[in-house]
Amino acid sequence: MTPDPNGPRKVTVLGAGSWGTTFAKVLADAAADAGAQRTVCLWGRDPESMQRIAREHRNDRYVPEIELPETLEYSSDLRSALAGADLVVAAIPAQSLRAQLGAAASYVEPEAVILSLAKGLESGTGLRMTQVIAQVLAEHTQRTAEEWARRACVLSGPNLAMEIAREEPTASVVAATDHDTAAWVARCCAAPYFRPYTNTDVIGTEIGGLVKNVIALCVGICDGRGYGDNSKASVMTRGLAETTRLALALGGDLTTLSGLSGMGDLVATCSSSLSRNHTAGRLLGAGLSLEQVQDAMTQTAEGIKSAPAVLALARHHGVDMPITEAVVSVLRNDVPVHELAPRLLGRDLKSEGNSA
Ligand SMILES: NC(=O)C1=CN([C@@H]2O[C@H](COP(=O)(O)OP(=O)(O)OC[C@H]3O[C@@H](n4cnc5c(N)ncnc54)[C@H](O)[C@@H]3O)[C@@H](O)[C@H]2O)C=CC1
Ligand SMILES: O=C(CO)COP(=O)(O)O
Repeated sequence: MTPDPNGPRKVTVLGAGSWGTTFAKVLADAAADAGAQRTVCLWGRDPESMQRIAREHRNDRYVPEIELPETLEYSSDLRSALAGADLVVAAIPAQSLRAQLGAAASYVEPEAVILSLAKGLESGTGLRMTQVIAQVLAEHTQRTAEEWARRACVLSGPNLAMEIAREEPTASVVAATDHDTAAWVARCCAAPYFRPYTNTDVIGTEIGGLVKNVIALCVGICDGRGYGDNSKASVMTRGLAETTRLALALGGDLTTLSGLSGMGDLVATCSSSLSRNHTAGRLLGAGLSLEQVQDAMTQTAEGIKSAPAVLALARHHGVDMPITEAVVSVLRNDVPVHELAPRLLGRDLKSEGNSA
């Protein structure tokens, strides 16, 4: 695989929600900063919204206060958006990625590298997003799933979209099985306010990003119940421990989980009122039903759908995840939210894994 050493000629971002729109701005700012001749195209499924964003250089629904770079191009047509794109960025929520990428797959260039921004696990299959990407593209193109897996990368880290859109300094991680591919992608999204590091641990990077959403739901529930900082720090720390156990069981590296895409993302998401997962948890903790919470949310809280899939994956691999299990019990309405506390940290003290 030999990506153009000057970086991609065209990058297309699929999904014009808060992260897709913000990341398109990062890419355009990065290209301007590097003086690179590069087209950055933001694709969204709704033609009217995309025309409005193109006219106003603003995505009013998702990042309202931000003026988008003049150089960004916009499209709601998959064929033209993907034509010539040597980097395709998937910024579509986890449970919709398979269907949407399936619709796009025949227009994806055979030499393209695919970068996943989503932090979720697919319900039903328990697949990570890079696995879904490889599987779907192999179904629709001449390349095998193994070949696409080498071209599928993930970007993850403490990356609350609104803060990045405001150009607040932020670091992130691009992971690909091939280091040169990760570095190629990282170079093209390095903006003055956005610093991507590289990693070859795709599994650990994805697991860190998606499980922290479940832990953030739990920390949000603690907030909604009015618990203080001891409770939240305990859940975050033990949450990182169970995330790490799962990542290691799947083949991830310990160091990834103590880095930006593990602890870094967990701290940002669990501490921030900007986090949709934290917000959804807080509403649950305050006594709203799951249906009421879902009605109140205008953006994606991935942890709600991913939590049962994470638990199933953990059980399949014999990994103990008591916090995830407790969150799933609340989401399924098996346990009322006021009975959550004893379940969070209440494992058998004689059991293995009782060291801090
Ligand atoms: N917003 C953030 O701060 C961050 C989000 N992420 C992850 O990025 C992913 C996307 O999240 P957001 O952009 O924040 O979500 P969002 O809720 O702001 O927007 C989702 C976007 O995807 C579109 N969409 C939904 N289903 C679709 C489909 N089938 N086809 C095409 N478009 C579809 C929606 O119309 C919307 O534009 C999630 O997995 C999230 O966990 C990761 C890091 C930061
Ligand atoms: O992933 C994120 C920050 O890194 C965004 O978290 P939320 O999806 O909970 O808003």
